[in-house]
Amino acid sequence: MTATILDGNALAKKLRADFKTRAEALLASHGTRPGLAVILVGEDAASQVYVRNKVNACAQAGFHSEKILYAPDVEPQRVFSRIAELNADPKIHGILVQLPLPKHFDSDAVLKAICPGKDVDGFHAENVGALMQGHPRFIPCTPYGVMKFLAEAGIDLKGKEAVILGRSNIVGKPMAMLLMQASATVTICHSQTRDLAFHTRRADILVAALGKPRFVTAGMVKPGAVVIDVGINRLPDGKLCGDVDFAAVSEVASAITPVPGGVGPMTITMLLANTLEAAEREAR
Ligand SMILES: Nc1nc(=O)c2c([nH]1)NC[C@@H]1CN(c3ccc(C(=O)N[C@@H](CCC(=O)O)C(=O)O)cc3)C=[N+]21
Repeated sequence: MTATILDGNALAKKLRADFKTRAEALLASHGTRPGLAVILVGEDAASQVYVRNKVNACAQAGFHSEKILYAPDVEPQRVFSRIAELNADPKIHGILVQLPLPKHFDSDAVLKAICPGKDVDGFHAENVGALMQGHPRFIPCTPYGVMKFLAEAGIDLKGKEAVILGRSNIVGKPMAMLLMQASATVTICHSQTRDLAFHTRRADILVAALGKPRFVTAGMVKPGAVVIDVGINRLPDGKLCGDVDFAAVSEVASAITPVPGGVGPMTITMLLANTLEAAEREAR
């Protein structure tokens, strides 16, 4: 079997064209342009690339955006007071603080400082709670992008075995909630899971979000499974690769996302979706 490749760039392009139309309509009807502020602390090269991609995506969709950069040793108080200004700024509908933050920051405290109505990452404790209670206000962008992929591919989740590798707050945990709400039977595996392959081989839907290059091999995948690769790993030669051994697993799976060009572009797309949604809510 050779798997269908789920093309994140193509789906992202289609959705972003729709967002651009909606943004133009909002501007015409209410004079509001969706606005995103992205805060980056430190000089990590990969983070700088992601932040630039987010700002460029905003420009292409006709959104306003602001990039706010701080040195790695910045006094946290300066970041908190900037967040307070952005919370009150009518041009800004979404605020994103790029993670991870330097060690002298309390990340939970920073995320909680963002007004929940502008928390387009969906990381504020209040929004995490709303997601768990089944009435999400902002769905975290990466799991949201995965759900869009599955919907676009016409994959029915009801009663399916979904296995997630990784239990992070930004991917694994919210991914589990969304798949459960879509009536899949969900298993979360992590670094202490015994006999990982036992679990992964049962999966109809396998989501890899553990951050280990090419960790998922063909022998760990049930023939015909749908494999979603959330990993973004940079190899010593500078190339990107996912958590899945793409070449081998695509011979076993029925559908698979590539890296690059899979979940990554969809993460940024759903950030635009949440920012647009925030702006539309305010106009209502
Ligand atoms: N508060 C916060 N929100 C985030 O959403 C967030 C974050 N912090 N910290 C870091 C991770 C990582 N992340 C990515 C987004 C897009 C690509 C992406 O577009 N990747 C391209 C390749 C880009 C490249 O060439 O490096 C692709 O997969 O095709 C990757 C990674 C968002 N994150």
